[in-house]
Amino acid sequence: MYQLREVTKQYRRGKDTVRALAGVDLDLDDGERLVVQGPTGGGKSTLLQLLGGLDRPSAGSVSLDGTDFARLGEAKLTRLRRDSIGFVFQSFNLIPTLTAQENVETALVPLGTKTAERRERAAAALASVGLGERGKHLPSELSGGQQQRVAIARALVKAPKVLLADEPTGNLDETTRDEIMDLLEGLWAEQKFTFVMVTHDSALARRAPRLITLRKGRIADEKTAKPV
Ligand SMILES: Nc1ncnc2c1ncn2[C@@H]1O[C@H](COP(=O)(O)OP(=O)(O)OP(=O)(O)O)[C@@H](O)[C@H]1O
Repeated sequence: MYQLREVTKQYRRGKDTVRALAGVDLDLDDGERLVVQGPTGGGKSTLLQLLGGLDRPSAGSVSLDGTDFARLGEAKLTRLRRDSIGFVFQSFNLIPTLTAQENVETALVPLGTKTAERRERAAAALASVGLGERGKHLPSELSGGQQQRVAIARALVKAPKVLLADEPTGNLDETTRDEIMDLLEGLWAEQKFTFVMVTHDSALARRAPRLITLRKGRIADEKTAKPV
């Protein structure tokens, strides 16, 4: 589980200091699904970066399963990220010169997975996002929704403990958005990773079992859906 205590993040911008997070406390159980919403500049992406160990807090602590990220050196934090955390971004971030299959395989290269197993697992991951027949296509030959599916397969092929998604449907039309959300929710229900998603979209926020609103770097509101 994640435990965040009094997490503060400040950035220097010229002579000024910007407080992106101003004392965030958050407990997140394994397998939970949390949506983070809030106005622009509220600190959503910063929170996601800290959860992913892409950045460190200025004060306070972020720990995953009792391991405080601050106690890990750069190499250990990189390893934790590589093994346990998958990322999906608004802009897909696929490598344009690699096929869908090769893009997914790139997530397994740093784990030292052998070539044959890499092929097999990447093909299975592509099939799980409905792109079993598209492995040989380049990103430019795929629609936006299909490209995001490849990115989701790449994030999940290593079976991470955590999936972090920053506006994953931000570049997609409404129908494709709903398809991608259905897919993500289905994969979450099946694979039981901890899932944190940032969104501006109130339609998506309404679907969340747990929702926090970040405003001026603080949790301004929190809602948990009642079990049906
Ligand atoms: N690398 C950085 N350097 C300086 N300031 C930063 C940096 N990253 C974020 N900030 C500032 O921190 C604040 C919070 O930014 P953050 O991106 O976390 O907000 P957000 O809620 O994700 O916004 P958006 O919805 O627009 O993506 C903003 O004022 C932003 O300008």
